Amino acid sequence: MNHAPLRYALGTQNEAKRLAVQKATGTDPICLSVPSGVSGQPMSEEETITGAINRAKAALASAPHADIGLGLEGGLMYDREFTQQWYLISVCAAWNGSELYLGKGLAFPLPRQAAERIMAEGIELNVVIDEWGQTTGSNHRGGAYAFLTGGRVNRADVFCEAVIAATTPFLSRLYTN
Ligand SMILES: O=P(O)(O)OP(=O)(O)OP(=O)(O)OC[C@H]1O[C@@H](n2cnc3c(O)ncnc32)[C@H](O)[C@@H]1O
Repeated sequence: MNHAPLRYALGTQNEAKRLAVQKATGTDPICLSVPSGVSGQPMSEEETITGAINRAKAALASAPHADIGLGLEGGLMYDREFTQQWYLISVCAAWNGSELYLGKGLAFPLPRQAAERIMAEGIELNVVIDEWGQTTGSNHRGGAYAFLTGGRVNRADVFCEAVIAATTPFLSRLYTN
C-alpha cells in the first residue's frame, strides 16, 4: 500500500499522537489544536469515540488541503459485563469528508487505585501516571502503557495501530463499494 499521496490533518499537537501518525502513514501530518468536544477525561468508550470523531472532523475542516482528518482520543471505559474493571483505550477516527472509519487500539486494564482517584478527585489519567512515575508530560511520550508495562508497550505504538486500522479503508481497493 502506498500512503504517500495522501495529506493527513491531525487534530492535536500531542507528540505521541503525531509520532503515531508519522509511523502509520510515513508522512508528517498537519497538526492542529482542535476541541474534542468531550470532557478532558473521557469515561466511556462512547465518549472516547465521540472525541476522536469530533477531532477528525474539526481537523479536516481546518485544513482544507488535507485529504483525511484524523482524531486520536484516549479514554477510560468500565467493563461491567465480564471483568468489572476499568480499561485505558485509544481510538482513532479517520474522516475524508464523506466516509468515517474507526481504529481501536489496545485496551489495557487500569489499576483500580488509578480509576478510583480519577473519579474521586476529578483528575485526569496523566496526572496519576506522572505522579506515580515522577514524570511530567507522560501523555506526550510512552503514556500509561509504557509506565504499566515497563516500556514494553508505548502510547505512540498503540495509536499507530489504531491509525493503520482507521486509514486502511481509504488506501485499499478492497473497501470500495
Ligand atoms: O494533547 P491531546 O491531544 O489533548 O492529548 P491528551 O493526552 O491530553 O488527551 P486525550 O484526550 O487523548 O486523553 C484524555 C485524558 O487521558 C489521559 N491519557 C490518555 N491516555 C493516556 C496515557 O496513555 N498515558 C497518560 N495519560 C493518558 C490524557 O492525558 C488526558 O488527560
